[in-house]
Amino acid sequence: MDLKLDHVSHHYGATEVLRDITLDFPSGQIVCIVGPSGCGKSTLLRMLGGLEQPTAGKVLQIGTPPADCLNPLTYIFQDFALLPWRTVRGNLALVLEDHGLSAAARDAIITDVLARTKLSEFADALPKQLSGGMKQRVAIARALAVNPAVMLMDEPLSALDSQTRELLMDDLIGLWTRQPFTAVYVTHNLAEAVRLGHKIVVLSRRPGQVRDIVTLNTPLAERAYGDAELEAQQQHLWALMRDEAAAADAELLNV
Ligand SMILES: Nc1ncnc2c1ncn2[C@@H]1O[C@H](COP(=O)(O)OP(=O)(O)OP(=O)(O)O)[C@@H](O)[C@H]1O
Repeated sequence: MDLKLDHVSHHYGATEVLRDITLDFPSGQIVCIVGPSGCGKSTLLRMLGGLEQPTAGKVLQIGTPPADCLNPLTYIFQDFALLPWRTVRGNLALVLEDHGLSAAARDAIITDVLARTKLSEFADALPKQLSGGMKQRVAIARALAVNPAVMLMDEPLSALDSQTRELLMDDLIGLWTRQPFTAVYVTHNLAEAVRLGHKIVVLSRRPGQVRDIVTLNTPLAERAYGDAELEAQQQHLWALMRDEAAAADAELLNV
């Protein structure tokens, strides 16, 4: 299933947040959204997830979700959003309830996603026993468990230290390479965008408009840490964003 924004604009009261955004989110690709603080990235993600309706324009779902998809649009948040009193397995089981699956089918899904996210040994751990990186792997496993058509990822690595971020980027690349998934990935971090994005959408400061779309053709599995070409892409993105980011920062300070 593809997602599309068709001339989407949005206001909160008198504040114009997004202006005339037309974007395609093709199946099997990771599309990163970058842009200065407050330019409407999270708002755009909420629109894609159907949590908010745009003031103008349309959000389109084109095609059908995979046959065994339990939840077409699934979020992954910065703060993991795990239930602290449930084990890893219990957190995964939660999203499989109320879908009419047999216990054996639920167990099979949980076993599969635990293995894919290298969490099999931690099935009985509670969130408080896990590092931040592990918690986010549980959140990724929970999203994968429902076999979503599209994962909506809102700064999923930004609460983690830089080494853990690198490890999780490697994990995401491994997961995608073994079984491509579709994701919209909002981030402030240009290094993440060039490692993970097939396409990187650069938004202007608020009201967010599409400033540029950068397509990266290097396969994800070949994008190594410190790669010179990625570094150049990152600098190109920063050149596009620098002035807008500075202006957005100054604006926030004056609020
Ligand atoms: N529910 C809301 N009601 C009113 N204003 C809102 C609401 N949600 C967001 N805003 C405002 O809309 C603008 C865009 O917010 P949004 O969180 O989408 O931006 P962002 O690009 O994700 O920001 P950041 O990079 O800081 O996370 C901001 O000025 C924010 O204060």
